[in-house]
Amino acid sequence: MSTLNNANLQLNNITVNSDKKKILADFSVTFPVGQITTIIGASGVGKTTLLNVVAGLRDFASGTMTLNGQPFIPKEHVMALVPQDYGLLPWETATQAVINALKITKQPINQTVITQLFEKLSIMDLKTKYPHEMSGGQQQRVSLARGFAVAADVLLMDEPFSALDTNTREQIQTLFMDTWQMKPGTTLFITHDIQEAILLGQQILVLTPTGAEMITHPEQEADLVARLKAVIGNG
Ligand SMILES: Nc1ncnc2c1ncn2[C@@H]1O[C@H](COP(=O)(O)OP(=O)(O)OP(=O)(O)O)[C@@H](O)[C@H]1O
Repeated sequence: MSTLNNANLQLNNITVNSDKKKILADFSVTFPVGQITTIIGASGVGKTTLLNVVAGLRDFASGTMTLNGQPFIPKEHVMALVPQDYGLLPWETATQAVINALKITKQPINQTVITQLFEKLSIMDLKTKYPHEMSGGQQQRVSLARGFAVAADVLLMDEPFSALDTNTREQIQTLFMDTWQMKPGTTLFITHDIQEAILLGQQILVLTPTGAEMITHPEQEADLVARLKAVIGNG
């Protein structure tokens, strides 16, 4: 993916329908390439659907996606997805999950780098374990190892730290920033945690049932926490 100044990934008038309703209606947003956008909004407002559209996992009824004005075709980019349900395959051990993700995305397989990542995520003891042998928090850390191992152009994270305790969460936020800085992919990061959205996002996309707002300089905005609390509470 290009890292030109002002490069952007745009969703233009996207509509996603389910059987019963419109999930996204005529939805447009611009994401800066090579930056982290955190996404916040009430439960059910369409955050995961938006991520799945960008991942190419969700069809849309109308609209377009463009990268610097050209059609954006998800499968042509190196993508990493850390889904809400962790997305581990029952037949893959933790090590196999990471190695297969690297193979699929045609990335180099460096055992030393993988081991360092497992150490930093405190999952060395899970290397040969299958998902059914892990707790939710352990599965989430394996999913993060898989996401971080791939030097992605587009990194999509759906409440990626939700199953972690506070201390572990803070450590892994730091690991995330360190990893991301080595390869600053275009990152969409859904969270319900307002402090996390402000801490990690270069901008914050606030989704509401009636639309969306991009907060481009979160650090400069007074009363932002109160405003975001109201959005999540009222959704
Ligand atoms: N495949 C589907 N079929 C029918 N309805 C769906 C489908 N996927 C999502 N929805 C509905 O679309 C709406 C948006 O769902 P989505 O998962 O995108 O919301 P969200 O903002 O990520 O929610 P949460 O914060 O609870 O994860 C919800 O009302 C959900 O029930």
